[in-house]
Amino acid sequence: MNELLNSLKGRLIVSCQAYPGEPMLDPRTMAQVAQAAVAGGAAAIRAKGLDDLRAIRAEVEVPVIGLVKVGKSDVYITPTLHDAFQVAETGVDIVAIDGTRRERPDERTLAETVLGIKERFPEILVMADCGSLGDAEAAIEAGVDILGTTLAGYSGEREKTEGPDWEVVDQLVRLDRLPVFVEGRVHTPEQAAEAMRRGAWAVVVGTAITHPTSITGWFAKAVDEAN
Ligand SMILES: CC(=O)N[C@H](C=O)[C@@H](O)[C@H](O)[C@H](O)COP(=O)(O)O
Repeated sequence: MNELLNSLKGRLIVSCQAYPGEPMLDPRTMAQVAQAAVAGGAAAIRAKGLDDLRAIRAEVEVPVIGLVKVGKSDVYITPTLHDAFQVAETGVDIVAIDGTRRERPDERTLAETVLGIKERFPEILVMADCGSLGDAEAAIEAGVDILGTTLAGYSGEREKTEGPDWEVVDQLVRLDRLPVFVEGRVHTPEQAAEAMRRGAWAVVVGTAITHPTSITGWFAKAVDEAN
């Protein structure tokens, strides 16, 4: 097993992302958020955008999972081979790409995309952000290194569950082929622990740790409803 993957087994990964128009959308801010997450025990950081990735890479020692979110099509997480090259060039350890079976904007298949990345960056691992069991099976065939549940509930194939999509988690773990990173709507420490109990290799938490506007909204709603 790859040394980097070994270092992430049974660990928490924190996704640090701010979105267009938000006050925290700033590479220095995201690098500080990433440092704070590492201080709290994050074994790796997941982040998006080339500027954020470069800033985070310069400030943290732990592995970085990088992606870009681009375009207006349904396939927006590192959708093309060119996007993957750009992400890889920031110095990340793992490139996260759309791992669904949907048509990609550059019309390459997932397998062609993975092959292209591996040819140019043999040392880089590829995380497939999947939306379903079918996606995961295709991603394994395409030669990816990591299966993520990232797009379960976002790719049109499955309902968006309140918390993590445990059914997909169980299906991917049961395949017993590649490390499964449980990502998407893990909002509590209990859910993160549940992911590990269900056989996740690692668990990725974003919003619940690094998106103050969402977290504030959860509290504000609870307070309002108590009135
Ligand atoms: C669907 C999609 O575009 N997910 C993105 C992938 O990088 C991010 O917006 C999420 O924050 C990330 O997956 C972590 O999930 P959560 O924030 O729910 O913990």
